[in-house]
Amino acid sequence: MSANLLTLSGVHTHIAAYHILHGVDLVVPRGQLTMLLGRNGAGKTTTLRTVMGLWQASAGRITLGDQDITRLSTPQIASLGVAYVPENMGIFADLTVKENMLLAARSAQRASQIDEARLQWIFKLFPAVEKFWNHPAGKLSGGQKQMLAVSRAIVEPRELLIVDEPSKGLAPAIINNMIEAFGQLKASGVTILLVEQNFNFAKRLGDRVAVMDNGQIVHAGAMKELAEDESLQQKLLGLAL
Ligand SMILES: Nc1ncnc2c1ncn2[C@@H]1O[C@H](COP(=O)(O)OP(=O)(O)OP(=O)(O)O)[C@@H](O)[C@H]1O
Repeated sequence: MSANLLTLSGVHTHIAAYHILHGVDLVVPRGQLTMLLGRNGAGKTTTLRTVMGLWQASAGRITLGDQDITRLSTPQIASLGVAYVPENMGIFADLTVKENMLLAARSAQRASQIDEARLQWIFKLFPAVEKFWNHPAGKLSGGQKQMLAVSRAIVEPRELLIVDEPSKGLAPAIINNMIEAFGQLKASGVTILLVEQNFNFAKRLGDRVAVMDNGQIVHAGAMKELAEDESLQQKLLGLAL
């Protein structure tokens, strides 16, 4: 079994006439949390969408474990145990929290068919999901919506969880809850890939980090190394010291 759950090798993606990814090389080690950082427009979301088969790679190779997934469809990739939470979270605002969870649990017709132990585990991770179970999802706060979105992604067992900007627009107290929940998810054995803009959030949670610029990975290594090197942060992320 390879140590890396997800590997991108020389991945190029074109969107219509635009060449967006220019040979992305990225590894996501099994059981770890990898942060994908980079300025706006660097290609982070395009990378996630290409992994999920929502954009087709025009060159290069993407593997999940030992399986080549480069040409698979999004449902096929999802069925291999990959969950993706897009930046807009993909929640149905007019449906209740419960209905949103049911739609995500493909095998369940009724709430009682969602695995009970798993549901209780999700309620512990994200108490708001239980508290607002019968409320319309559109009425939740931004942080609660993000928690619902991640809960939907993990309603069935997953090997790889991919989340685009989970901390976006969240208050510091909610960010702390998120950090706690992702830490517990990782402890349960899920491999996680997060896109982030918030370096303070990223450095508290990431084991590994990859930084993108202009459609390529320009740095990859241990998060600790980047967190302790302010001049490298300045160089890669343009962070104010
Ligand atoms: N549908 C599209 N059509 C044309 N260009 C696109 C499309 N989607 C993205 N792009 C372009 O691709 C580049 C990378 O975008 P992407 O969303 O992957 O960046 P990002 O690193 O996720 O940034 P952000 O944090 O702003 O979302 C940008 O220049 C963007 O304008």
